[in-house]
Amino acid sequence: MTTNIQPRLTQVFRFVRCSYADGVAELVYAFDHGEELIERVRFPQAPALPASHQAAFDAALRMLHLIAGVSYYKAGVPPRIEVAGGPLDDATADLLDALYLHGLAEFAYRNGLDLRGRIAFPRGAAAQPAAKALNLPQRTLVPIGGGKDSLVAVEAIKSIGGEATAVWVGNSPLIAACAERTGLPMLNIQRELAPGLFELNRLGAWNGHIPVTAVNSAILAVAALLYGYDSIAFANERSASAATLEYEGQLVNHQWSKGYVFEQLLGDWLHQHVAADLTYCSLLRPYSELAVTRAFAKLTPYFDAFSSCNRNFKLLGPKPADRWCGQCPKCHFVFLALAPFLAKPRLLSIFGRNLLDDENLAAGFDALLEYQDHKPFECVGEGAEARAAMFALSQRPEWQEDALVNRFRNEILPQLDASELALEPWLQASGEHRIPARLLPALAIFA
Ligand SMILES: CC(=O)N[C@H]1[C@@H](OP(=O)(O)OP(=O)(O)OC[C@H]2O[C@@H](n3ccc(=O)[nH]c3=O)[C@H](O)[C@@H]2O)O[C@H](CO)[C@@H](O)[C@@H]1O[C@H](C)C(=O)N[C@@H](C)C(=O)N[C@@H](CCC(=O)O)C(=O)O
Ligand SMILES: Nc1ncnc2c1ncn2[C@@H]1O[C@H](COP(=O)(O)OP(=O)(O)OP(=O)(O)O)[C@@H](O)[C@H]1O
Repeated sequence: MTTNIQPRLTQVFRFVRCSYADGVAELVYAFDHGEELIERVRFPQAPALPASHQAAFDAALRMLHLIAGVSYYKAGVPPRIEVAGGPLDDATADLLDALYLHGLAEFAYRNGLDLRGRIAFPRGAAAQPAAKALNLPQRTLVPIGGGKDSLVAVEAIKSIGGEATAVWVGNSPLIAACAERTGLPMLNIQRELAPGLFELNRLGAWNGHIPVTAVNSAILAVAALLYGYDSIAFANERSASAATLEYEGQLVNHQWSKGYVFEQLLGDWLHQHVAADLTYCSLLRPYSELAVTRAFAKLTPYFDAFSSCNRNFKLLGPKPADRWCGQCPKCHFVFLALAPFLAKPRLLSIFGRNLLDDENLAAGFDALLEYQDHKPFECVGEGAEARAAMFALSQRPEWQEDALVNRFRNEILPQLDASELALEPWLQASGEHRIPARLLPALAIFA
């Protein structure tokens, strides 16, 4: 495929159309009057949609079109956005303005762009009457990401006998293996980005991080209506709401669409515009990363299958030879966050090496501790919880002689306030969440 435009010079980003037939959603975009960029999402063995669900489905599909556009919009960030079908109501435009601004904040920061005042979805349509309940079956889609968080969510729901399906987007064999290990029924949805995007990348498009959890969330909202589920339970922890850094008055959070603000925006929007009985929530929202790793440390059957290392999940290019590359911030953080809760030999057998005894990794761990650096642009816990984990290790004989723990004790610890280093406060739940009453007993897994 060839394309006839220079993405950075474009004036308009157009949401051209979206459609659904025979299990395939087509999401179509274009810059100016350039070639169409068509993303396809394939829902396997999708049953026929009951007529009573059609309006809800159309609303969810349109939202998926609008949200998934973020991958393409970022290639050019032109000054104008046009939406087929006319302007949006305020709630829809508010959600999208927020998602594109905050979900692309890391992209903007790293490219030296300022998107404030640039992103404005067309608005002005009258608000719709509130959506009715569709009597959706009481069962839950549990998205699987291949890492520890979603597996904790799965086991939490299994522990109360909740009816659930392990669902994932894309074709990662690692995620498929984790989903299989859960023993739950499985659903694998395929997503094909428009090939024209990679061509635009080659032509010098802007590129960078996008809020992919929002895209997966919108795909799963469509899936919930197609297959009949009343709830979608993500595994986004409390720590995901904390910003990575602040820059010229703007908070930049790599994990913005995993955060609580986005969860509230999309959850409310789905209630209002799609179905009053469709719940979108995160089962892990009350908990920090450390509370989640403590719960995961008991789930031994997953130890030889899971990986949190995002290098496994690239669409293009080679994957790491090992499930844990050992070099990236996710590998470093998960090693550190599991260490207080697992016997040391067990942890080393998961990673195949001792990352805390490798002086070459000092800078990587310093960034996690927010020592002489900011938190990495990755899905890692807060600096303060990384410091609490490192402090706990520095008090344990089996860890304290390892190179980076020893360095922490001698060099970093004397500069810290000891009263802020306890592990226990990180293990407490907060009250901020949207988990429905039916699933609340599942949180006993954190006891
Ligand atoms: C796997 C990964 O981390 N990919 C990021 C990486 O992409 P890269 O160029 O190295 O390779 P590919 O993943 O093969 O992607 C090729 C290009 O495709 C475009 N693209 C891909 C997926 C997509 O949904 N939209 C896209 O536009 C893009 O142009 C790629 O270059 O670096 C990219 C640039 O910084 C990132 O955009 C890729 O991140 C993926 C979207 C991704 O799935 N990342 C997740 C592992 C991730 O970051 N999850 C976050 C969730 C945060 C949130 O708010 O949702 C997390 O775990 O914290
Ligand atoms: N390919 C995917 N399909 C569906 N959901 C996904 C996918 N990748 C990630 N998710 C979901 O997005 C949320 C955030 O992903 P995240 O990577 O933090 O979780 P994880 O892989 O379970 O754990 P870890 O933090 O150890 O990587 C989780 O609910 C996860 O299940």
